[in-house]
Amino acid sequence: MSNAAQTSATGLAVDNVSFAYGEGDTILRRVALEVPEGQFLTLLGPSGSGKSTLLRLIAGLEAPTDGRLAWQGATITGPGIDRAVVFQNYSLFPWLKVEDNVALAVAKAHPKLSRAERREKARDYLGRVGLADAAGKYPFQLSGGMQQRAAIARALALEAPVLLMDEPFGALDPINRGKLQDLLLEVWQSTSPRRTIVFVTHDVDEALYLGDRVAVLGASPGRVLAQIEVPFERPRNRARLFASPAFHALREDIAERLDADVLSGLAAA
Ligand SMILES: Nc1ncnc2c1ncn2[C@@H]1O[C@H](COP(=O)(O)OP(=O)(O)OP(=O)(O)O)[C@@H](O)[C@H]1O
Repeated sequence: MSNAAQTSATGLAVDNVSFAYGEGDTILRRVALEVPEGQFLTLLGPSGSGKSTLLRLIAGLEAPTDGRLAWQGATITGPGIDRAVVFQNYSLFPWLKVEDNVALAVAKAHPKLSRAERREKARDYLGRVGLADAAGKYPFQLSGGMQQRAAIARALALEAPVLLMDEPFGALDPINRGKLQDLLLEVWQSTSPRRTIVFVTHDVDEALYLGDRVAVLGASPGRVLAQIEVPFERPRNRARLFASPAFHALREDIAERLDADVLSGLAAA
């Protein structure tokens, strides 16, 4: 059977993907993942396990050395309007006001709207992330947390069915990080149909709190060590969840898998 025939026609498929930058070492080896439409997948792994690289492949910013990636059965051959990306470093245009940053994304999703209509929609999105009052400001006038809210508003405004997030909250303090995690869950849960999300993190708690499923990557080369269904009901209550024995058991299970991978890497070195 060919690779193409093995990938499911709906959702996101990463079909035995291997990857090296140029002539360099293998970064990812035979990574196979399927993300059904509407699922929230977290990609968890140590630094250097290739999480960002895998996200870049899904975004179409890199091409696999081997294997195939597909969305809704169609091979991913480059960036597309069906996939929006949020990076850690906020990625807003510094010379544009926050509102115009978002309006630009609105224009991509709705090219026929008038300027006034784009602005209105942009304000709607900013309102959803609690930034209605910051619409007229420039990115440099906002805190890191506010800039990341704006980046999320911009990604949402693209109305792409797939949202790819590369450690989007990694630079934030724990309180803002928690707030934005909740905001993301709220927006995702209230959008119909739900977006398909792939969220990169190296934080086990974040992976478990957010995800329907956690794909655990090991390093050297990056590969999938385990895929773990997260059984906790939604909406999730952070305090209750973090205090529950089931959460701790799952957390420990993942930490052990990651430790074992690091130890086997050291033994092999
Ligand atoms: N543009 C590039 N050219 C060559 N090698 C690269 C490039 N980008 C990343 N790498 C290498 O690929 C490997 C995986 O990097 P990647 O950023 O995907 O890992 P990661 O799991 O996201 O790490 P982190 O959690 O530290 O961000 C690393 O060894 C890195 O040095």
